[in-house]
Amino acid sequence: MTLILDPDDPTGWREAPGAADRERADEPRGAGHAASDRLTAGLNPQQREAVEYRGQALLIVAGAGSGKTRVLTHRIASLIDGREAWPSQILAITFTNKAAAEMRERVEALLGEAAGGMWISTFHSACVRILRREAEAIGLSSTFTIYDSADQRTILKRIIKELDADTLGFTPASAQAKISKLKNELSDVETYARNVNTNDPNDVMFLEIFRQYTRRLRDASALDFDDLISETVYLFRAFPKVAALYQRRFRHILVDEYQDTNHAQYALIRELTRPVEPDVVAELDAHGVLVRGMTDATGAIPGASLTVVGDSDQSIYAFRGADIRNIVEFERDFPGAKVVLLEQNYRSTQNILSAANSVISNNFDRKDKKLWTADGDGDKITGYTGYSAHDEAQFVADEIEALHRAGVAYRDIAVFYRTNAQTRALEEIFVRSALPYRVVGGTKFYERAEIKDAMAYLIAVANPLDELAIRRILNTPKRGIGPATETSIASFAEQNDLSFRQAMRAADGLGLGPKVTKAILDLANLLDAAAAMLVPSQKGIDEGTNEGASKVSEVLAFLIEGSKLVETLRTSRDPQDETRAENVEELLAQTKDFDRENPGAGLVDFLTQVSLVAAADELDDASGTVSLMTLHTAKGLEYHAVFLTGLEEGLLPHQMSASEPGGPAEERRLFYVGITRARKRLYLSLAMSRAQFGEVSVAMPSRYLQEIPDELVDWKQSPGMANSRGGSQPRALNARRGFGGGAGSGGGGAWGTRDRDLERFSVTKSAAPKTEWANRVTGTVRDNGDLTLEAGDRIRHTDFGEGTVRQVTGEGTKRIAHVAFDAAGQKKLLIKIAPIEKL
Ligand SMILES: Nc1ncnc2c1ncn2[C@@H]1O[C@H](COP(=O)(O)OP(=O)(O)OP(=O)(O)O)[C@@H](O)[C@H]1O
Ligand SMILES: [Mg+2]
Repeated sequence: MTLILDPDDPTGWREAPGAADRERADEPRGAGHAASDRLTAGLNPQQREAVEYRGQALLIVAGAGSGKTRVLTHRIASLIDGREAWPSQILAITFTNKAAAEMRERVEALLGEAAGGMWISTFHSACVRILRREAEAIGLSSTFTIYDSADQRTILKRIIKELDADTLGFTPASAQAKISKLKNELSDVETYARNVNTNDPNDVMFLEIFRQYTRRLRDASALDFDDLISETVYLFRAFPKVAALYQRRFRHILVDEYQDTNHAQYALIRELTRPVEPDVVAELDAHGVLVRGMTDATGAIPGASLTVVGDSDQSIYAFRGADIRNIVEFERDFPGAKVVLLEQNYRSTQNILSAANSVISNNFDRKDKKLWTADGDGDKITGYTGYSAHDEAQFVADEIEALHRAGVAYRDIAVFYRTNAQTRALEEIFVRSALPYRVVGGTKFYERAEIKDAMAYLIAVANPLDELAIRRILNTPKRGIGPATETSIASFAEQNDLSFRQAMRAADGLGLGPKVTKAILDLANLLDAAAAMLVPSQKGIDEGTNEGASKVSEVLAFLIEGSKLVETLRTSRDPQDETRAENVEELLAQTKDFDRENPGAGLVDFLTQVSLVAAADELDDASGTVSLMTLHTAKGLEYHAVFLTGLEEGLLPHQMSASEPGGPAEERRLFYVGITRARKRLYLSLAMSRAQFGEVSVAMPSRYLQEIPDELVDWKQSPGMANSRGGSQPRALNARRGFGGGAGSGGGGAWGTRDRDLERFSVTKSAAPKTEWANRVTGTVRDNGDLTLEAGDRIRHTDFGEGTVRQVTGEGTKRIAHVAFDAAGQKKLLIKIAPIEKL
């Protein structure tokens, strides 16, 4: 085993530390100075207690906006400021890289100096760092590739095809989900094989898929996202001496958003907080690792102190294996743990908090806690019912403009939704209104095909074993290497126990045509030449630096040139290819930035950084734009004004979760997370009809809306929705008809159906229909009754003006008029509720 120690850990050097380092390392630490007043000023007593507590385990449970993240930040600063810990002895885990960067900034601001060597990162980043250093121990190349979800599916697709597993109903997505779930539970192929039901063909097939998948990743020296965590846990369990280096190093471990950790992450924390046993301490000592002054009376190095903060009401990642029990059972797992409760909220107005409280109180199985603020009620919440997604989006855009005119910066406004598909209407309207906005997440830059192509060139250079990367670019751009050739290279590799890349070099002997053979060899040569550019000079090798090696941008430029990647796109006839060429050039520009910002870093560092970019990392506070994002991405963030859109049954709760056990409760927590992001203004909106999967359908308001007390919300409707037949229909009738669909079905119409659903699926305590509430939202909803329309009829629409009906399709409440408007062009309208009248 090699002991590679941390260059940024002043106590960790094995060989000849600089004199200054040695001096610093010998200074006593852990003297237990009280945190300086400066760091606790402005904290409430419970927050201060949490910052100053110095025991082994500390759990901070508190509702949204009560200062949990703030306490973590102050705690880190106070440990360093009080000279109780070196920055390098801190490991803080956040949920996104953005949160990590923010926390580092705040700690350094509190300390008034840079605190190098501190590890503040996500679980995944921390594990990549550890694994790149220790890869050898588990037989992995330190240049291993990280496979994203799309890569996983590509591999699974191949495996499923080869095994004919689709006949048993396996899809890449289903296999991926199952593998991910197992890995999050730290169950590997062998464990699964031991428990498999050999009489069940499905189980047997899945085992084979899992086995092949594992083997292929291994052969390619690749890890998927879940592996990053589980492999680190295996590493620590199998190599106690490697684990000891990190257990010794990290004296204080702090975890934010603990409620969303899964079992593997929990196990990792357990490993990191174990004490180092005396025999291992002795071995470290023998290797020159500084242990003096760190051991207790028994000769062991005590386990690190652990602080976790979380809010079980904000647990929204059960679908990714997050285990709420981790927080509930913390006290059992860490006996003697101190628990601090924070109650006061510093983020939102009381009206917003009251709405959040009353929504979340409908979940069973939770500790009741009420958020409160000393800052007053604030404005009422604004509710809006639009007749279509576009109408809803227009409302959002208008309100944003109004806020902006009143002095609220665009960057302090966010629009949330449940699914990415909902951005379309919002974007259309925002573009039309010239509103500066930014979609966080969505189709990410690095997920574009052309970017993945360019990245595959880089990956193939960094990791010659990565078959997925090389096969992706084998014929991209087109060089006449078809699928049959690809297959013969693959089987040649298989038969001769070669990697795909080695097999390419033997192309001469495969009996292929001369042109194809040359194309294959040219590609192999191009990649080899690029790899040669990465070798440092002799001086660099001697000193263990990258000196003399080409920069990432130089290597990429060389590959783009040699492969004609951009050239081919530029000369293509597909108009989209011009944009694709620009995107690849944008990537090149990014590598230049990377080179400039990270002197001495290499290709693998760049690839790691790209792999770890999480959705929320694209947020840029200084950008002066409105942020659009999913509710999941919104976690931990706060904005002056927040718009929660698409609050309809089927979207929230999402139809996929409505029938899952615990689904509606988790969706409610998601709603709660959304509400509690708002500081001053909260807007709740929905659309009466929404086009989804190419079909327009009538929507029902989200069941969660009626859990908010009426007096907190001012409901407005679209002007186009007031019934044009001037209130001739009594409100009660409209209410009973609800949002369509249920009318005439007896037993209370739509609301009746809804409530039965509630009983069946959710853990809602009281599902009694709130007719009054229903009246408020649906009372003035336009209802055209059974307005008869047929082709040739002339109509007038509130927004689109006059037009001619071309066709009527659909039945009953779902009848759709296809109308050619004189000025506005072709539109499809849901006859029941569209703001139209027959002329
Ligand atoms: N004692 C305090 N005095 C003034 N402001 C505070 C105090 N504590 C927290 N805040 C502010 O309240 C807001 C919410 O704090 P923070 O983000 O730490 O809460 P949180 O509990 O982590 O929330 P979430 O559950 O959403 O992650 C922040 O703007 C923070 O600066
Ligand atoms: Mg927080």
